[in-house]
Amino acid sequence: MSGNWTFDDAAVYAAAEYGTKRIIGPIDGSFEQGRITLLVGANGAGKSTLLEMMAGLRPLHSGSVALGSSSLWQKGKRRKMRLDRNVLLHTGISLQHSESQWFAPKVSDEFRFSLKPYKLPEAEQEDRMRKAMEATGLPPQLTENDPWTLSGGQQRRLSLACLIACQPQWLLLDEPTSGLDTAGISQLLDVLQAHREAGGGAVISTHDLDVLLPIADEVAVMEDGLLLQAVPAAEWAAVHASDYAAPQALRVLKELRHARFELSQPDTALWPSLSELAGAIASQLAATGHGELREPKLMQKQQTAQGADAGRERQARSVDYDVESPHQSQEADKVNISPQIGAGGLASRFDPRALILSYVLLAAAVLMQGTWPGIGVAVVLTGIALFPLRAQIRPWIKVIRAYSIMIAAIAFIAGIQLKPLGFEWTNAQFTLLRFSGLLVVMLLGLPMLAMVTPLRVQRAIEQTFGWLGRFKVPVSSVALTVTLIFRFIPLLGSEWQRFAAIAHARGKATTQAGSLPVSMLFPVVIPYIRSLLRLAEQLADALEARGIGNPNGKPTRGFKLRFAARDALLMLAALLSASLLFYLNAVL
Ligand SMILES: Nc1ncnc2c1ncn2[C@@H]1O[C@H](COP(=O)(O)OP(=O)(O)OP(=O)(O)O)[C@@H](O)[C@H]1O
Repeated sequence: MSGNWTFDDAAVYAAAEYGTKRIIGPIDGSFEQGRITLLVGANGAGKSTLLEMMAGLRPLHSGSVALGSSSLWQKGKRRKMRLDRNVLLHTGISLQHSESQWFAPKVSDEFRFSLKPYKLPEAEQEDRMRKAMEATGLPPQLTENDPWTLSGGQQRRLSLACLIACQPQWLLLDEPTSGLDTAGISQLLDVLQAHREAGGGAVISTHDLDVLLPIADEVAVMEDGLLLQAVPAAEWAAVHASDYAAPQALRVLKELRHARFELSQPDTALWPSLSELAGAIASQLAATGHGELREPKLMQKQQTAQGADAGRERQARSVDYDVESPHQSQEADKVNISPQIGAGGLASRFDPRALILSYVLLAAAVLMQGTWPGIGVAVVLTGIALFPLRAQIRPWIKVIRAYSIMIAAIAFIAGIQLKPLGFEWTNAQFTLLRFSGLLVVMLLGLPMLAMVTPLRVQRAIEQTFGWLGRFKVPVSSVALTVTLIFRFIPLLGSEWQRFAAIAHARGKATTQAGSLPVSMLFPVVIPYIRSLLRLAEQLADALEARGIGNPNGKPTRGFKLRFAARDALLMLAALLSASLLFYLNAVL
């Protein structure tokens, strides 16, 4: 398979507090095979998301993406969208934090993990591993090492090595120079040039133009989630030579020319490397004597030159990058925005003590229900309470579905009678009732994860029980533990998603990015747990550094919780609901 990437109105959306929001798109255009395209733009412009979309890690909200004549997303069985395996096999992505992605106990196994989807003979795998390690400057003796024990830069190199061992037609690299030393950078450039010479293409998101612009063919700018038309690198450099983001050598060269410092054009390109520039300056000074470049003159010229440049650039930009403003597409975005209340907003509105007490009261009342009408009323009350928070429930739909199936299976097993063989509905019903109550309690608790922030819980504990400190009760330590647990719960999900995305990309899974095939679960679990342990350690260090958990230190406190009228109303509503449930339990 070979060909260009083409985008037709492609857009990626993500869940947001108020429904969904546009992350990138609509994107039209193409990336050409055999060329290196740099993706530049401000932080948050959408570069990483675009690369992830091309690798199938972000489902398309609308439009289409194709490599050559193959669409990235195809309709599979039961009309479910699946990724085209062939496209994935010809595409290799290195995510922004491509280090810390390891699944295997040894470096060599990491290569095997990446090469598995290609089903190559063992000898071919060995050969590719050796060549990739050589190309990225990794010593062969590292093959038996644990990847986690490599230095940050070595892990970066390993990530690139695993990628090029697969010999994909396209390389999608997110900030590939970060963390690399000078030797690593020059090896990266060699790898990219060899890849292009072999007919491959690359799209590289970067802020490091000093290093990458000299080898680029094109530059494509991302702005507010939109992809502006790619322009030849030379053209981009001519327009942006004075930008703060332009390579230093280019900026210096331009300033010197404005200062009328005659400098012969270095042979290589429009943008010399810093060493080429230094060489050219040195030879010019040697030829003309040292009196040509006088600082006051240079300063004066610079200022006038900058004014003129700014005008020229504005003009050039308006010609080159005349695209639809992101604001124009806001009308379309509104269609997806439903009036749901964001838990983020509510979190700062309610006192965590009111939330927790209300939850405990309702949970107790729900768990007491021993009849179906009682559970039914609990479901209705829960539905009313959760309706404004449905955006927070949506990411959990799959878990809820899986739990419901599990309940049905357990109830069925509970109903099976062996002697004589039959089915006892009363037993099944009792189990179903108990587990349904638990499901309702779980549903009630889900938005709490977002509504009760760890810092507010910690403040609640300290404010409510701080007086116990006088009796040597370790309130701060308890607060630290609870804060850690609360901070950790959302991390469990986000860290899992990160590992699942990496496994998905490296394993060339064709399912939607959120759902990892069962065969890939095992390799992900161990590194996931290891990563969580590391995160827990970092979190504890960070909290302790702020004085939390130290009974003698003064923790940093930014706010004080106040019990307001709305908290009282919340508790009143919970009390009335719980009373109704208690009453039903008594009379039914
Ligand atoms: N799953 C998500 N949910 C909500 N917002 C998201 C999600 N993914 C990305 N975003 C937002 O989309 C925007 C684009 O993010 P992206 O990482 O693609 O930017 P970037 O151009 O790569 O930035 P940088 O140069 O800092 O790496 C950011 O504002 C980010 O917060």
